[in-house]
Amino acid sequence: MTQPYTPLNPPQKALSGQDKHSFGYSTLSTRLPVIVSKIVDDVYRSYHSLSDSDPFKKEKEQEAKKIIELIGGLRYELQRDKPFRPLTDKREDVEEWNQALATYYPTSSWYKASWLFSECYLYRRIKEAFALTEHWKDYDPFFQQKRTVFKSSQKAVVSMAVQLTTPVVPGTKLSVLDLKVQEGPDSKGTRDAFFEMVQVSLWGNATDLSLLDNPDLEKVEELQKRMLSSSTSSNASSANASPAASTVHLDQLGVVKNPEEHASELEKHADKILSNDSELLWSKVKSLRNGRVDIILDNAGFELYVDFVIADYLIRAGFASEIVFHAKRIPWFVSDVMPADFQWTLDQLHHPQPSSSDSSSSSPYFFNPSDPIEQQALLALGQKWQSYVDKGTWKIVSHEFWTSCYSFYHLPTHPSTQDLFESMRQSDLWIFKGDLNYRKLVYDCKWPTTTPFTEAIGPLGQGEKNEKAEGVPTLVSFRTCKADVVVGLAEGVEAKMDQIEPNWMVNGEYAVISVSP
Ligand SMILES: O=P(O)(O)OC[C@H]1O[C@](O)(CO)[C@@H](O)[C@@H]1O
Repeated sequence: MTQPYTPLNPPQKALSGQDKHSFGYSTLSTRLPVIVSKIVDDVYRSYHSLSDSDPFKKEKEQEAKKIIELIGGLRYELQRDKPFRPLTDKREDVEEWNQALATYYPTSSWYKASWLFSECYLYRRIKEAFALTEHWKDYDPFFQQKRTVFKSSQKAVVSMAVQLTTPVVPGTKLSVLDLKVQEGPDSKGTRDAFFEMVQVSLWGNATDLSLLDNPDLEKVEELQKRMLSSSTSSNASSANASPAASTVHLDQLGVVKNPEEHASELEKHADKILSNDSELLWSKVKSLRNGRVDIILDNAGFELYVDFVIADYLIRAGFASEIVFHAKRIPWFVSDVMPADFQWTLDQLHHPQPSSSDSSSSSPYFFNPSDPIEQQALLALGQKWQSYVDKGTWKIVSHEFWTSCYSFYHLPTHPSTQDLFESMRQSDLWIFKGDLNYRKLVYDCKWPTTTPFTEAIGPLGQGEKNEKAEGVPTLVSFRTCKADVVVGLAEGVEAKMDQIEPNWMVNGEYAVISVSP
């Protein structure tokens, strides 16, 4: 079956910077130049901190200046809507990218092409500047930002670590989560924990760097309060733990205050989920036993941490025995996960820091909770999750397709995705995280908001006008809305939201949980 749609022939009108009222226009004209400027600043700081003892200091400085010149030139191109040009590095995806440019956009430019193409092309051009060097080719200009936001997430990270590992029943190793799932996949505890995990996974996407251009750490903490409430509210009411035991233990940690209050915190945000297919998702998940679940990742840092949390839940509940995490091969959309970020995040939980790092902290660890129980919870969680990786229960993979210009409509049929698609067909459930993945699922088009999700995802779903490609399993998108495209809404929701909050589609305050069975 050939794919009838192409970037020049999308299923609906493609979002584009040509529309001055679009989020694509403001992203291209305002937000991306800021992101580009921050990369220049980061490279400048990096090369100015090179040690004099570095034998390659001179070469690194020369190369850094070339990177800054190339990246600075991007800002100029964006601001003047200069024509696209072919990529000049030697990465394995360069032919594919230049083929797409020549086929779809031979005479186009940043504001004339689709927003999706232009924004993906921008990040690929950023990679080109580093790929053309010897000493900076694997450098991640976003790593410091990823690190900062993760560091500032300590409160929520520790709180969840305690729920997942701290024994709450004297004489046992059972944590609150263990207790909830110990009655088996069909139990109320397992079901309750599932719905909490879905909220945690969804709102973890809200603390995203690319929207928080200057990571406002108060905002990060405020956003994470949602997860804090969801994970603690379930604990206090956990079916099997003696409330006294769990509350006493967790209370000692100052984690569980008043479950009702935390629950209301969660309810406060439930109405921000504009389309919620959680029940439909549960009807699929609850039938899985020792299945395979693929998580197409989004952001590093705290969002990746909560991806680990839901992955751990799926294993402990017996729904999955294999989780395949899909990362990006190049720095992407500021904070997307690369394989190095995956391992780094695990390491921060339980590996002592190299002496050179954060000297301000007395603790040898990345996180430095005062309470030894909390420190122990982080160590135990890091060791547990590392053992999943060592045993092959958790696998981290990457493919060039995820950093291509293509919508996911092309996953089943594109020549260079056959290896990826053949592997993913073995999966029982695909979990897509975040806004960019959502945009690529729906071809980043201006669909009517009432279009069924299963229709808007083309060959990945079964709709009245579209046929699901052979081998595509159930899929779900956990997405906070950060782009002016959304589908699957009931009649009237768009009009109501336009009344309440004009920026509701793009401000990251609202979300959808969309399932294709
Ligand atoms: O990290 P996420 O959730 O994919 O968000 C990335 C999104 O942020 C933006 O850059 C603007 O907010 C979008 O263009 C992009 O889809």
